[in-house]
Formats: sequence, C-alpha cells, structure tokens
Amino acid sequence: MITRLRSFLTIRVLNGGVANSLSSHLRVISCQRISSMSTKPKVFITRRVPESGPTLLKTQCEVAQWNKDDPIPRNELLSSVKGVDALFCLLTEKIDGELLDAAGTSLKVVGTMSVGYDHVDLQACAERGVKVGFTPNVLTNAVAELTVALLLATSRRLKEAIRAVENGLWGTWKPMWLCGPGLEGSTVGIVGFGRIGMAVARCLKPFAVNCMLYTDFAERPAEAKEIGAEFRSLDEVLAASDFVLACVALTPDTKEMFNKDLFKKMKKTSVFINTSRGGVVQQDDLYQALVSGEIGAAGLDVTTPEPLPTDSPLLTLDNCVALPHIASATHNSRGAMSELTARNILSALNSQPMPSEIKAS
Ligand SMILES: O=CC(=O)O
Repeated sequence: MITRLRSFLTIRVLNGGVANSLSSHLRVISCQRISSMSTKPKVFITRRVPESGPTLLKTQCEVAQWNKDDPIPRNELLSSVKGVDALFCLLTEKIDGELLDAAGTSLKVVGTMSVGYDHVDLQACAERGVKVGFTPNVLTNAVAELTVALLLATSRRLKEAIRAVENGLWGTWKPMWLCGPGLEGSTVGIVGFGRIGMAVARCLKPFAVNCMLYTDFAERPAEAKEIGAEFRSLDEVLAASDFVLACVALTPDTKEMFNKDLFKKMKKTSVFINTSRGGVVQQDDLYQALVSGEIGAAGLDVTTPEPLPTDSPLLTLDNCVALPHIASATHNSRGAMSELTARNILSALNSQPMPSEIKAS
C-alpha cells in the first residue's frame, strides 16, 4: 500500500516540473508522509484539463495528474493508476482489463471526459464493479455548431478559397470560380438521430433546407416532429440527401459502416460530414469515393488514426477538409465536461447516483 502511495505521489510531484531539484526530493518525501496519513480517496487525472474538474475533485480527494497536453505513455499510465480510487480519463486512453487490473481493487469509478466511450471496455468495468461516467449534453451544442461549420467549410470550399488568397491565386472575381452546393433548398440526411444529430438538425433549420431526413435504429417521432425531420431507411437517406451527416456512436454495429457500398448509394454531388468517430468510416473507401467522383466532398473532424498522418492521401484532396477532432472545443463545453467528469467521480465515490453514468447493456 505504501509503495502504491509512493508511486502515486511521486508522479504528482514529478509532473509539477520540479523533479530534479533537491527541493523537489524534499517535497516528494514530505508529500508521502502527509499523504500516507491521508484517508482521502485518490484520483488520477490523465492529462492537463480545464481547472473546473481538478479544483472540484481537490475539495474531497487527493489528486495526481499527468499535467501535460500530450497523452501519458501507456506504461506510465499503468503504474500511475496503481491503488487509485478513481480515474479521470480522456478518449485517448484505452480503458481495458489490463488497465483496470493495474489499478487494482481500490478502483471504484472511471470518469471519461467525453461523450463517446468506445475507448472504455464497459464489460470489463462491470465485471470488476467499476462504475463509468461520461459527459453527454454539455457538449451537444458545441458539436452541432462545429458540424455545421465543417459542412459549410466543405460545401463552400473554404480550404481552397483560403489557400487561393494566401498563395496569390485570387486573380479577379470570377463567376465560375469556387462554386459549391448551398444548403438552401437542399436535402440533409442525418445518420444517427441522438442528442447530437437532433441538435445539428435544429442548427440547420434557419438555412432554408428543403427536407431534413434522418435514420436510426428506431424512429423518434416526437423529436422529429418538433424539428421537422422525416424518418427514412438508411438507403433512402443516402439516395436522397445532398448532405449526409454521420452522427452515430462508434459501436461494433457502426464500425466502418460508411464503406464503398454506402458511398455508391449516395449522390455523386453529395457532401459527407463526420463529427462522430473516425472508426465509423472505411477511410480507404472514402478516399476512393472522393477521387473517383462517387461523392462530391467530405468534411472530417475525426479520422483513423488520430492524428491523421500528414502523408495521408486524404490531405492531398481539394474536396476533403480535415479538422483535428475539435467538435467540442469551446471554452464553455470543455470546462463543463471537466466539471461533469469530476461530479461523476465524486458522486460514485460518495455512493450517490452519478449525474451521467454509462451502464453496460
Ligand atoms: O469526441 C469527443 C467526445 O466523445 O466527447
């Protein structure tokens, strides 16, 4: 136990950036002494995150943190979680049996600062009695907003336009130059009509879209009526839509669902937008669809892998806009995600209902 505490606290201080000085040694030792007396639950935070979460956690817990913008190496993570009561993680950390076992039986809760949880093995957590929290709702509008921004950037060819201005290719105003499809009078198809899909539909309403279609495992009649969206089969949505928006969660059922067969079913002019997870797209097929003119353009906030390597063929295409997974990146959303992650953790530690718990199905 003492060894566990020692490694926990050493990391805490090392990440404060004072590891090599004598004073840091003294600090490590004094922290260990104080903390070995501490009865507060221990939480490990896997990254530098907005302060709202860590500040809240520190009111009740002993907090150690990988206080950097780059992910913690897996080995470091495995040793850092030993003996913790709670783990505050991000979508970049794979939460599997190995990690849960490295944490040990003290681990009661994993709070991921994300709405997606495809990186968490829910079954492995359930088997070990570890609760899992996530952060729905607080990022919905930010993600919807970015989905619309990406749709517009892709359809209105902003990447080419910005490059043209910066590279002196502007020339003069030309009637035929950099035209693209507009939203007015268009048909928009939303694949996955959950919180985010619906919020995107609401955001698009003022753009004079002619027809809003959606598809999902089941109809959502009440919400669809309020938004003015119509349910269709996936094939019907693909065939009819000028814009196809991927708003599905990544699950075994949706993995690489956007493959060559689906791209073939879309209009040759269609604009495909993905702000969910890169894993829902078969990326080589997408590249072929874009190059061969099977579809018109693609806007991606998420890719496989992330970061997308700079030599990815997708980046050579004018009709593909890629962003670095920033859909929820507003100050407010990220702050709220951090705080909700902390609230999930504290509730679980206090045996209270968690504000947003994921249950294994
Ligand atoms: O992709 C971001 C999230 O899942 O929150």
